[in-house]
Order: sequence, then C-alpha cells, then structure tokens
Amino acid sequence: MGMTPKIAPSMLSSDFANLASEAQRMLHFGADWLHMDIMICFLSFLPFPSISCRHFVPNLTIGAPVIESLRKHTKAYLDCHLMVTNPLDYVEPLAKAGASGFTFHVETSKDNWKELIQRIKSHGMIPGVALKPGTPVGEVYPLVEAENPVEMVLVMTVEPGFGGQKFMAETMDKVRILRKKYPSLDIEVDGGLGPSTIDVAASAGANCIVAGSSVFGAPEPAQVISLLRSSVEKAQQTSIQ
Ligand SMILES: O=C(CO)[C@H](O)[C@H](O)COP(=O)(O)O
Ligand SMILES: [Fe+2]
Repeated sequence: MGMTPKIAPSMLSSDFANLASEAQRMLHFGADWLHMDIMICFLSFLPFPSISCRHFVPNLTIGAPVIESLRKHTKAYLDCHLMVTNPLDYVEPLAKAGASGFTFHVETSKDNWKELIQRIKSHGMIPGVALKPGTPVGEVYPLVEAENPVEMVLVMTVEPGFGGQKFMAETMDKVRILRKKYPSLDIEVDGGLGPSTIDVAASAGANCIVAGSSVFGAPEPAQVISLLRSSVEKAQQTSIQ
C-alpha cells in the first residue's frame, strides 16, 4: 500500500453562507482536498415527464453554480461526490465550473459507466466510483479493471444523504478487499470518520479520508486533520513492515 494520504473536509458541514472563507480555513488547517457533496432530490410531483423522479438521496445541497463561485476563490482540488440519479448530465456543467474529481455512484450508472468515465476524463476531471453500504464490492471491479478505468473508489461508510451519521464498521470489509486486490488504488471513505473511527479505516487500507462534522465541529480542526493524516501514515508504515 503506498498511496498518499488525502484529507478531505466535507464542506457539507461548513457554513454555506461563508463557503470561500470556510474552504480557505480548511486549507490553512492542512486539508489536501475539499469534498463537495452534490445531491439532488427531485420531487416526485413535478409535472416534467423528461425528468427522472427517483430520489437518490432525500436531500438537496449544491450544484455547478456553487462550485463555479468557489473556484474563483481557491485553486484546491475539489473532490465532487455526485449523489444524483443522472450523473452524466452534470459532467459538462461541473467541468466548466472547475470541479477536479467527479465521483459517481455505481448504483446509478450500471448501464453507462464506460461513457461516463470517458466523458469525465475528456473534460479534464478525475473519475471515481462510489458505492453505498449495501452494494456488493464486486460491482466496482469492472470499473477499476477497465481499459479506461476509474482512479478512485469511494466506499460509503454511512447511508448517503446527510452529514453527522454514525460510522458503519461493517463497511470495512470492502476496504480490506479492495486494498488487497488493488495495492495502489486511491480508496476513499466517507461518513462518520473522526478521531474515534479513523484507525479502523486506515488499517483497513483507506488513504483518502472525508470528514465533515468531526472536523468542522472540533474546537481545533487542524488537530483533527493532522490526527487523521498521521493515522493513515502509521497504518501504511505498519503494512509495509
Ligand atoms: O457524502 C456524504 C453524505 O452523504 C458526506 O460526505 C458525509 O456524510 C460527510 O459527513 P460526516 O463526516 O459528518 O459524516
Ligand atoms: Fe460525500
């Protein structure tokens, strides 16, 4: 295992009314990436037949206009996590807005992941695939082993939709399996990560750590970011001994 640790505060827990200064504060505290949760909840009573009425998550957060505004204030890697039923529709708007990583959910993209990966790359972004706690890990193997593969797997450690939920330790089996199978893959964990859960995720093999409430809710966010990073570094050193 040798991938660089990446600590990515989830801006979902920030003060959205002060997004630029919140982002700069996190980078100053040592964050590597800014994790941007893009969720859309289409209301099922909308009378537009062309719009998918299935919800992927029961929440509504930010979209390309907010990414575009934030991009004017920072050069940081914007790690976008798409919790939408139709990620293909957002490739071009997010690329134009200045997104860096584009991680879509395997559950929403069973039929078009090849086209999605190709479009994400041709728009200059890094493709990743995410999976919900109930989705078998094997569903992402074809995307990692493809001729034109994803570059990161995001293992959801809570049900997607909201920050501040309890870490689901049972999802660590997926991280262990992925790390064993793909020693140099970027593996991201997202949901309920903080000082009390980082060691289990780091020793399972995660190297990209998303943390929202534990970082933004801490009196000293820099200390939490530094602790998350040292836990990943320690686990990586132990695994190569
Ligand atoms: O994707 C997400 C929710 O769907 C968020 O990134 C995640 O929940 C982070 O928040 P916290 O660290 O507070 O759990
Ligand atoms: Fe997320």
